[in-house]
Amino acid sequence: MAASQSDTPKTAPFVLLWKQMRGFRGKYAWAIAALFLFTAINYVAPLVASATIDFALSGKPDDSRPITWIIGLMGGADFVRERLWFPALLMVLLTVIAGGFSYLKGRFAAEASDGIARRLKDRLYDHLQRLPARYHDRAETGDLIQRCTSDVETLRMALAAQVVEVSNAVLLLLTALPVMVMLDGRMTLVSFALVVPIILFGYIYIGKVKHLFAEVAESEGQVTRVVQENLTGLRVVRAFARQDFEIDKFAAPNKLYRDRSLKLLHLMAWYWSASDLIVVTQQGIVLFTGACFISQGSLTVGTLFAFLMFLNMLLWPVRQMGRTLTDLGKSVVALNRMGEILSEPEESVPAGFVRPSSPAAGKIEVRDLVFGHGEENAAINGISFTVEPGETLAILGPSGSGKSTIMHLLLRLYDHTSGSIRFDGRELTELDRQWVRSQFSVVMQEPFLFSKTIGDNIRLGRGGAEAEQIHEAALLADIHDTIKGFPSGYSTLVGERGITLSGGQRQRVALARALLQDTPVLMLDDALSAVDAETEATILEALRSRHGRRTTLVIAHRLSTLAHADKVIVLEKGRIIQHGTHAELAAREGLYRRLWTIQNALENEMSQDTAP
Ligand SMILES: Nc1ncnc2c1ncn2[C@@H]1O[C@H](COP(=O)(O)OP(=O)(O)OP(=O)(O)O)[C@@H](O)[C@H]1O
Repeated sequence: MAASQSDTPKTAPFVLLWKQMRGFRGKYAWAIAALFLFTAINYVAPLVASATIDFALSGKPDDSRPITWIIGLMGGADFVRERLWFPALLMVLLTVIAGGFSYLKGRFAAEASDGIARRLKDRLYDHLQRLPARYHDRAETGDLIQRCTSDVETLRMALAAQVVEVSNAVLLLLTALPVMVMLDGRMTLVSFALVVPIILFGYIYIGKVKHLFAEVAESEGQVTRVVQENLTGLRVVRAFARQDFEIDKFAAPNKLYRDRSLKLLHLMAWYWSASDLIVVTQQGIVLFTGACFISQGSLTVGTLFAFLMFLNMLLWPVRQMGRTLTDLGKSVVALNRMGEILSEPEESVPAGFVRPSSPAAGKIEVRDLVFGHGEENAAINGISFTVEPGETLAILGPSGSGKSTIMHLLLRLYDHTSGSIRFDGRELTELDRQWVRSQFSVVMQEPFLFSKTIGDNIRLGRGGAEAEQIHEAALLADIHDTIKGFPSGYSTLVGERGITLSGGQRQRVALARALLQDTPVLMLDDALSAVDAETEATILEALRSRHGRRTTLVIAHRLSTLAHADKVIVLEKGRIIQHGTHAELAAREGLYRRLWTIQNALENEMSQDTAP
């Protein structure tokens, strides 16, 4: 299920954006101020040109106020007529100053948008860390990556350009209008003749393409998802010779993405050409009407020139409206997608939860525990057991019987439906979740190592651990000699940028990490399944030396791993069907004895086969 299909109410996109803009709104204010000054200077330039044409060149001055005001400021008509270089120099100077303000606008806007994008990425990443395991079970990694990277980028680009552009358009319109009216009321009306139709046209366009933005973003997410899944499972794909199938599987979402993008691009191209046509028509109307007025003697060449320059400035944002609407449309979609993640509730923190100041003793009492991942099929169905501090509990059972689920419930990755789990005498749900987790060290069924050095991977168990402590943990996990055998020892990089460890080596590094953590409870979820029997025996021997000091929960299919546990429980379909010590269970009829007999027979057979 995609992360987008959540039932959680979403944060309205602009509310989310407004909140994220906190601390950057000042920068936007500066950017808009710089833009305002840039615009103001750009008004003066046409007026300088117009005044020069009318007073100094054509000799038919317009007595409208802005023009006479400007010519007065330039030292009067005679002064300008004798020194034509002066208005030219003034226009160059004004352009240079305007360039400076334009730079400042760009800089402030970029600083603000980059800051907001960074904050959003941090927030999304932070929030994803705090979402419950249930959310991550149904969310698709590729889709989440897309939301945290390219959606944020879409928004950043829009924020860098469009917030300021839109403010600019509004400012231009509000300030140009009075100046234009003062110059010539009739020409002002003519200049705005097509602005209303073009805005209407833009409105209709955005209505048509809005859903396409969401579709394009969704198909981009699908493409990312397929690539991510394929790269993660590359070995499986190769091993099953499924490359052709995977290539075909990729082709469909890739084609869909291309088709949708093309559809959007066609619409955009159509819009832009049509709006360009309207803009050019508008310029033609102004030029034609202006020429008529000039021939009637009711307009000067200078004023027409000023109007054409104003029109150019005003029509620029109108021409850009397509782009602005496109960017804003995409941003709203991106904001909605981010909002969906941010609206997901984090792992609950009960009011008045307890966070003990000392480490736990490690007593675990489970009573009538029930839990299911969905409505039907309880994964755990009325389980009860007790593990005293320092004891080792072994959990055995067929695949899917609920063994890992017990560990997940103890870690509070999920909350149980009914029954109780008491940890050191307190209800687990009353305890601070982070504290509970800090009392457990876990080796998961499929241990994950980060793309760091082996030493750093082990150190993850305890931040400030010294080299000796790391070596000690690695010795216990019987991986020290192997690590020493690598050319860079503990500094060997693991993963994509370094060496690939074998399954058994990975399990042992993960075990060293858990042992270094040295918490009151150690949980091993089939943690030695990829380790050979001899190495396993060495590790178990080392772990036995800790017996009595730390509570240990072991899940394993190999009974030799479980034989030394203080207690064994056997699960089937979420229920305990047998419990006791190894000796008791091996002597009693049931699943445990059947498995014990089969495994013993296999071992005997193998030892006979390999005997000289
Ligand atoms: N995240 C999940 N969402 C839905 N169902 C799940 C999830 N995790 C486990 N299950 C289901 O819960 C049941 C118990 O799973 P669990 O992983 O606890 O089994 P297990 O005994 O550890 O199996 P194995 O020995 O194969 O690891 C199974 O039916 C499994 O399909």
